[in-house]
Amino acid sequence: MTTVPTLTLNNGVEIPQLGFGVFQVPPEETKDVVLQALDVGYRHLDTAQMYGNERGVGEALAESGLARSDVFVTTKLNNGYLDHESALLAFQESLDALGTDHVDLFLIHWPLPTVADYVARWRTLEEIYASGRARSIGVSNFQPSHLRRLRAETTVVPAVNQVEVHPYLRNDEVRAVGAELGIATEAWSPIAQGKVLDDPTLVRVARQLDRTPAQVTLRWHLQRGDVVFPKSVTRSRMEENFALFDFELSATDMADIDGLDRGERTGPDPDTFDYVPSAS
Ligand SMILES: NC(=O)C1=CN([C@@H]2O[C@H](COP(=O)(O)OP(=O)(O)OC[C@H]3O[C@@H](n4cnc5c(N)ncnc54)[C@H](OP(=O)(O)O)[C@@H]3O)[C@@H](O)[C@H]2O)C=CC1
Ligand SMILES: O=C(O)C(=O)[C@@H](O)[C@H](O)C(=O)CO
Repeated sequence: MTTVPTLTLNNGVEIPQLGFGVFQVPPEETKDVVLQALDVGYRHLDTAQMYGNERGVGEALAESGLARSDVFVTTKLNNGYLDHESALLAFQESLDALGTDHVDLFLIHWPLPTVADYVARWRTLEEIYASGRARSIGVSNFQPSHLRRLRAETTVVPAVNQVEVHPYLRNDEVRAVGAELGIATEAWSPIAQGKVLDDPTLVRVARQLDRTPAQVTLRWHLQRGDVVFPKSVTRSRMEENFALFDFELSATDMADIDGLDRGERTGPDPDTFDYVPSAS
């Protein structure tokens, strides 16, 4: 059985460095997909209220027979819940959907700097953390200025910042500020939703190592020290993306992949993203 390394977050909580993401997994398929991921060996699941599939994640956890403490579960505060009371309510909705009395990590999904004050939402997460219902709290899509403002104005340092990172978007400035402040970086869309997989450099390195471009890309993330959770509904890809711990990239391979950065986002820009669900 593969042992996935863990990183120690700034509050001492251990997080498996490789997990499984469920963005765009249809709700009705989520239980089955997550059961397969758990069967492959993943013990870290990344979901969000925004994905609409927390219930399926919870059903898979219950049906898997695994102890709750064996699986690291992250979910995120949906964008519509901007004030204290509604954020507390949304968190409880997430716990209920997941069928658990706590999560391992709870994140502010987007800073929404043009919509509302993320510092106020962070104070609600601090309260949830103090209640013990989230073993750790963090942020997602926070830019360097957002991280610095939280550090200056609030008490708990976020355990993680989950941001878009892949070979076409190294996002090194936000990673560096995270490292300076003791905030681990989680890399979302780690293979850029498949867009990097035909890249000639990744194809060449993969051929040299007798691996796939996806494996080489995910290994690059791990060697940079970030947490990753690739998504796939395809069993063979779940297995491929989990087989990362019996090879290494050389310093030259790492530098060649670093060189692919072109500042290209696949997702929204956190400074301007202002999507708030209308139901809130
Ligand atoms: N905080 C945030 O704002 C965000 C967080 N996330 C998190 O990050 C996770 C991962 O990011 P995501 O956007 O899903 O994208 P990924 O970079 O993980 O790519 C997923 C896509 O790549 C395909 N794929 C997966 N593995 C392989 C492989 N080995 N070979 C070829 N194709 C492959 C999948 O297809 P198929 O499923 O058909 O096999 C799917 O289309 C999300 O699930 C979510 O948990 C993502 C976006 C934003
Ligand atoms: O996957 C996520 O976590 C997201 O936040 C995305 O859904 C993001 O909101 C997006 O892709 C919007 O187009």
